Amino acid sequence: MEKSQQHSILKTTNLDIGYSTKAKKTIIAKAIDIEVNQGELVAVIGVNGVGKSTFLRTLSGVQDALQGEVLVKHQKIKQIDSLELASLISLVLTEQPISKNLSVFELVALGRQPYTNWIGRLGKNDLRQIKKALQHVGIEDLQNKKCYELSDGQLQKVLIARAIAQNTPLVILDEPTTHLDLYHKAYVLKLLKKLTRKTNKAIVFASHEINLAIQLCDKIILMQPDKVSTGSPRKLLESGAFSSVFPEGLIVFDKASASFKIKP
Ligand SMILES: Nc1ncnc2c1ncn2[C@@H]1O[C@H](COP(=O)(O)OP(=O)(O)OP(=O)(O)O)[C@@H](O)[C@H]1O
Repeated sequence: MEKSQQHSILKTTNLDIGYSTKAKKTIIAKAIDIEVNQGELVAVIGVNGVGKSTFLRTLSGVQDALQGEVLVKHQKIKQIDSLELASLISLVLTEQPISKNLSVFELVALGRQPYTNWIGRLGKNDLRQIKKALQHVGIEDLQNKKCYELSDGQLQKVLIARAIAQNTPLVILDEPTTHLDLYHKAYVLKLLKKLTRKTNKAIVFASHEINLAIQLCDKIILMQPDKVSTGSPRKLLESGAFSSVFPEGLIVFDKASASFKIKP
């Protein structure tokens, strides 16, 4: 077995994503081939409406592919039952409805749902995993607070802790840094990076923080209306892929600093 095959957590082959009804099929992106390995931090970037959320929903099995395959640990996602899938992928979506009346501990404990018995009683191992998740994310001191008492940044950390408590090899997050200030955006993305290193999980997240993603990620999946490119930030930089992310005129990619700048 090749090295990359051994550690592959997520792979797509010739994947088309989009929406289909009886009347019509709308393809959002075509022929996507990506591979994510254990321990990698991967950003999905691209302009508004290009299809990042559609892609993440397809990767996590929430939405069916129009064509092609999503493979999780070499298994076709369509053939994995929902309970097993919940032990492979944890998903944090934007604007997810959550009960803010729950305490932080209770919300993080929901990550253990795939493993608890039918009355949802937490066993010793569940409690250990919850404690570990709170520690990893650095929010032990918040555990007795109600979620309505938290700032957006704190709530974001709690949702990440819930995903960690689910203890899956793959975590998928849709825009984990929305509503955060620059410091907290950097903090959350660095936290994700640290988690990949400490836990060897693969973390895939959609983001508009391109400059931060270039600095922090192992891999970037760059979605553009006519193609999806993937590779290390260095590889995409060298191929000039970033120069056509935005419409011409307002923002330019500065190769020297590897970041986007407003055109003078
Ligand atoms: N349920 C749906 N049915 C049909 N089309 C949809 C549906 N949801 C989204 N779309 C369309 O799919 C396209 C991609 O949307 P998506 O939300 O995946 O983009 P995005 O890159 O995540 O955008 P943003 O950065 O603004 O969050 C858009 O044209 C959108 O209008």
